[in-house]
Amino acid sequence: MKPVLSTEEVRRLEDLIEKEGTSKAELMELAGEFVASLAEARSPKSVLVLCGFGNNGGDGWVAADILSQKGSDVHVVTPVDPDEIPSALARHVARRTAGRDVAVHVGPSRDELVELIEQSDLVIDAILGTGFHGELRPPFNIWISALNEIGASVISVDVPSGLDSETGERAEACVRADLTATMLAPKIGLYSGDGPEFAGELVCGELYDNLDEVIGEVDHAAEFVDPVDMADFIEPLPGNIDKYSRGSVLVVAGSAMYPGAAMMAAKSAARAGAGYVTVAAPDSCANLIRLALPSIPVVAIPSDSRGSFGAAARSVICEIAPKYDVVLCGPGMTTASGCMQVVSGLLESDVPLILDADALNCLGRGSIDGIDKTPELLRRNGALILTPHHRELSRLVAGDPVHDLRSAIEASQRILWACGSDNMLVIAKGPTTAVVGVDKVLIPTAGPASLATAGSGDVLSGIIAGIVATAHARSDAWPEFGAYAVTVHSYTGFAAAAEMGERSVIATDLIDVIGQALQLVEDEAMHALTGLGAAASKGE
Ligand SMILES: NC(=O)C1=CN([C@@H]2O[C@H](COP(=O)(O)OP(=O)(O)OC[C@H]3O[C@@H](n4cnc5c(N)ncnc54)[C@H](OP(=O)(O)O)[C@@H]3O)[C@@H](O)[C@H]2O)[C@@H](O)CC1
Ligand SMILES: Nc1ncnc2c1ncn2[C@@H]1O[C@H](COP(=O)(O)OP(=O)(O)O)[C@@H](O)[C@H]1O
Ligand SMILES: [K+]
Repeated sequence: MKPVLSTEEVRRLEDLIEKEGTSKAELMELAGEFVASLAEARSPKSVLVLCGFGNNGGDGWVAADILSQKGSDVHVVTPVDPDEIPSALARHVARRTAGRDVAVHVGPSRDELVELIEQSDLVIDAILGTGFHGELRPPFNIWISALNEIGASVISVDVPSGLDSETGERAEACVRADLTATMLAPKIGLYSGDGPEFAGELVCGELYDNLDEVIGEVDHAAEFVDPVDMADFIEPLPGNIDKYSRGSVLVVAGSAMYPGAAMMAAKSAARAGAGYVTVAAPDSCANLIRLALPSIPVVAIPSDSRGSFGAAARSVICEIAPKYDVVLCGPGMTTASGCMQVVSGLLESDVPLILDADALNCLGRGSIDGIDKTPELLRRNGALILTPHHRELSRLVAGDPVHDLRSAIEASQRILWACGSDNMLVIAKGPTTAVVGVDKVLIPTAGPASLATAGSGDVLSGIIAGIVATAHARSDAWPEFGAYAVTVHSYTGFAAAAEMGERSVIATDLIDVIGQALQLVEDEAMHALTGLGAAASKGE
């Protein structure tokens, strides 16, 4: 797993590295070298480097120097003369570079800049890095809009300029990079908000030899989880199991209005590996589900007048629930009063429980000031996984806004820390999904935007249920299994997009390729482990 850091954590890391004997000036040289090596790999004849006032600009000046020494035609654009650059480190490397074979353009007009961009094969964006804050000021807003308009090929240094490295929010103008060369460790903003879209391909320059040791001494905002990190959690199907010992799931879901959600969640759980999946659904839709899923038994529960779980549901469901390894409750259930009672009944039981969709809305309705203010509702002996998307998560914390990865992690942590239970997990879904535990945050590989389709969340909750049910002996590793499930879901998105076309994927397509996705993740994990590299997958 690779650490993902907040801006503050990066500063602490730099200070630690300095104490260990590598100065910030040396780090800047290494950062510039790293950027230059990435630029060189693209064999540009002419390179334009846009430098700002700070150390991000300093990295750019170093890269410019190296590239010109290696024979590229290098132009640097700077807002002020090298002697007037406020950052001492950046001023030093700017003066050095300007004295060499590099063309320096101080404060060009927009037209002059456009001409320079058009004449270059590659632009290095070293305007703003982790020090960017507030409103984007001239001339950088003009530079960035010119760069984006022309659609130049761009490598951004550390973060795309105009992107907040902490929140992933972008300024009115923000560089749209082809590749972002981030230093020491990726910044959390590269995964949040507009980060993934504007950063392009992300590569990390470790710069410092003993990074692995030193980075352990600072907190990590999150850890990025690759398929290779899943290797320990992927096991062959043993020959001596039966359908029950393989892992059993009870899916408590559906209503007259939304029978499909129950079907998709149950089928996904079975496809993800559970040996025995049962659906408990209101009798208003039980027969429909039986017809659609001949391999899955359906327990019909008395409905209310609208076809949702009725008053008798709680006792029937709580009686059968303990027979299963995992209960998944919520998809398509509605928030009728019978459903609210089912949710509270299941929470009172000890069975490992996943609450999704309407079960989360029931929770939200049951706590007036937010679930973090009424943590007793969630405290239980059995393990608990909540799988809210941003709007559901916002409802759980009394309407506080949740709009990106960072705010989703914060809201999840508020709930978890209020409950204080280490057997609880929030899988906060969004364009980038975070698996948040009391003491760790995992960021699995994100899927394509094709996953943004109705019912995709039902498929994910089914996959989670199927995967954790088969892993019942390893409940201490639920965060990792949660991350594995999210990765498999992401890969269903890649596989389905490759088959159906990016825009045409619907949720049932994802279910059909769960087996393929499991295999892709396994192949990638094993290839990386055995050093063969992972090229397969993702429809590439
Ligand atoms: N992490 C590491 O280990 C390493 C980090 N390194 C590099 O250092 C970078 C961080 O450098 P940094 O702290 O100097 O900040 P940076 O991003 O250059 O910006 C500060 C300048 O921008 C200005 N400015 C700010 N907001 C603005 C706005 N809205 N509109 C206009 N201007 C604005 C701000 O002016 P101020 O507002 O403060 O007056 C100040 O002059 C980091 O991203 C990485 O590339 C490597 O060298 C070595 C290893
Ligand atoms: N732009 C996107 N890129 C990648 N994944 C996405 C994107 N938008 C949504 N997703 C994923 O799709 C799923 C949608 O879940 P959810 O909102 O619960 O859907 P539904 O309620 O319709 O089933 C989540 O797993 C989420 O992470
Ligand atoms: K930058």
